[in-house]
Amino acid sequence: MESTAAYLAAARGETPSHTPVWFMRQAGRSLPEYKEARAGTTMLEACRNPEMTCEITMQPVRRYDVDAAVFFSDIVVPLAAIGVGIEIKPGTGPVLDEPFRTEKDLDRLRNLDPCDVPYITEAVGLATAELGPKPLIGFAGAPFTLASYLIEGGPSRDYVNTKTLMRNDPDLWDRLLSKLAAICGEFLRVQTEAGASAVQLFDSWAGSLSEADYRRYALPYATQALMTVPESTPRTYFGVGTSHLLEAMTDTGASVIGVDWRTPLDEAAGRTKGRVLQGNLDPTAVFAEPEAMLAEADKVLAAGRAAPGHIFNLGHGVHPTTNPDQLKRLVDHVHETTAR
Ligand SMILES: Cc1c2[nH]c(c1CCC(=O)O)Cc1[nH]c(c(CCC(=O)O)c1C)Cc1[nH]c(c(CCC(=O)O)c1C)Cc1[nH]c(c(C)c1CCC(=O)O)C2
Repeated sequence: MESTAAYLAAARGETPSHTPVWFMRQAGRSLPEYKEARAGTTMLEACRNPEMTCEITMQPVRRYDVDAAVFFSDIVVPLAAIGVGIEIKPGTGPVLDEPFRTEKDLDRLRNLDPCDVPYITEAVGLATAELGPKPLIGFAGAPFTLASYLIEGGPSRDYVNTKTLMRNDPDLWDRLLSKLAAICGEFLRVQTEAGASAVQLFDSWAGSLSEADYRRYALPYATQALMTVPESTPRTYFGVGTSHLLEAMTDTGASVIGVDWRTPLDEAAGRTKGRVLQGNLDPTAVFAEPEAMLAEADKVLAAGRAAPGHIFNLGHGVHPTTNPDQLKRLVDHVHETTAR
């Protein structure tokens, strides 16, 4: 299958048969078949059910013919698996029973063992068998982004508690983030061992840090997590609002840098030391008329040519009210206009 090689070829900086395309948060959210599959099941229950996980992972591949599947799970699944009291509230996101704030809270984290997540190994196996040669992207939340949920106790606007802890007690911060890096690295490793052919590390909220703070408080731990995965496996590193961090993010050793919609890819290419780029259509562009949306996509494709490789994606996750027909149009358009 031609489209199969495309994602991995592009991620490795080789010449793909066409520009590969997939969407962050393509599994779940806007698809009616997802809502049907999930009915009556909580998010964490769905993540622990291998058959359901495999089905939801496959749904966008069937509907859109994207060049890669992304594993259906959540960034907090490994934390729940080691006993952190956490729930995923619909429309809100992860919420903790009790936020992390003190030294004593370190005891609530232990290393992740593959035995803690047998359902992940099983679901990855099921999905890769069904996908055949089409790649499966495994993922994890990066230590800073995970820490922000643990310390705030849920989603946050300004990360006041997180940033206060990191400045008041750098030693506790280092111990907490080191533990998270090990957990997140192991979560990635479990997925690649089970058959995922690439990984993406989501540092969604790292953009809230200045470059100096990012380099000190987030980068070392993201690097540690990414280094758990062998260099032969494409490793994408993504964050939102990270225009000012692109150079620093490259220092993690990631092979692909995910760029949000605020920074044109040709500009990003000049700041990412020859890395392959992923992105970056504004997720709201899919709400425009097809012609206007495709014109925006063409701008992304043109700017992407400045990078050594380009994987087409949105600049952040699929919005929950997205019309799936628009995503299908985008995939077809990218495939048709970039075929070599
Ligand atoms: C920050 C973050 C989270 N989770 C994730 C991130 C990083 C990506 C990003 O920046 O958007 C990553 C994630 N979450 C989910 C995936 C699955 C694969 C995919 O389709 O990309 C991935 C890659 C499923 C999910 N994760 C979640 C859902 C929705 C739950 C539901 O349908 O009930 C899905 C399909 C819940 C969740 N979990 C989280 C949030 C913010 C939410 C959304 C809350 C909501 O809008 O309902 C934490």
